[in-house]
Amino acid sequence: MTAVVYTIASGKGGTGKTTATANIGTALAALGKRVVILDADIGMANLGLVMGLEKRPVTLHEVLSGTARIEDAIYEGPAGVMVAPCGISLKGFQSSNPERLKDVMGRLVDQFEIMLIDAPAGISKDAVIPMAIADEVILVVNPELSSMADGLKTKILTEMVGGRVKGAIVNRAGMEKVDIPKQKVAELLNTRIIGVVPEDPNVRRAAAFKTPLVINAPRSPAAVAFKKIAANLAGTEFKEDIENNGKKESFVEKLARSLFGGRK
Ligand SMILES: Nc1ncnc2c1ncn2[C@@H]1O[C@H](COP(=O)(O)OP(=O)(O)OP(=O)(O)O)[C@@H](O)[C@H]1O
Repeated sequence: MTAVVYTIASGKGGTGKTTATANIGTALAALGKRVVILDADIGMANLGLVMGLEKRPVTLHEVLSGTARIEDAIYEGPAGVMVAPCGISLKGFQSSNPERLKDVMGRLVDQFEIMLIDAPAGISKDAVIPMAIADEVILVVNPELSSMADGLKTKILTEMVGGRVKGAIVNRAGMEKVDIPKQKVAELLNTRIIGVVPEDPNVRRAAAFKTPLVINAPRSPAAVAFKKIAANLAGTEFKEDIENNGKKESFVEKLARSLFGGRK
């Protein structure tokens, strides 16, 4: 077994990289894949938080600063997804050497089928290394012009360092009438669109519950979009009815979900 390594990247911050990584990773694990997620956003880490794995004693910071082994920094998350979260201290960030990420990857590739790396935003060294070492980079963009410019810069940078862009996820779609349509995004970035994830208030609710959306509100529009992307990456067909045990959501269930999110 050799893991396929995907780095989830974006130009500017806040496009939804962490949300996408957490949900696609969890959905892939729910499909039976052996998945590991590395939170390589070593300066502004919050993947552990959205997956309910914050405040772990050993994190990627210790591994990248050479004081711990990666095996001791991996924890089991929802649906059996394995996660190496990152600490949030400035000291941890300062003592981390992002060049060690390649060794970390090397130690894990034989144990997993899929590795997802949540990369930092921007074009600093710690952002570029994950783009260079991945098999493929997945861009997360929002359907607006400034995000296109940042996404394009990230794509060019990836190619400059010898990486390969698989395509883009358009996240937070449908929020504005002036949204750039999917086909135009593909044209502007000259890449294929892996999936379109709508703006969905359930995303923030799930984050507040420290649970990935695909677990917290599995039938919400954004969760369905993330599950479709995961099925696509896993090379399987997305079958919503089977996932929902063949049951269609009733009006009352739909109403309860929109009022209370995935709360039980
Ligand atoms: N599809 C969506 N619908 C609604 N809100 C969303 C969606 N995707 C992400 N968000 C919200 O947008 C914010 C930024 O998302 P996220 O933290 O995933 O971005 P990021 O690209 O990882 O940011 P950073 O680069 O700062 O780490 C969060 O508050 C998240 O809940």
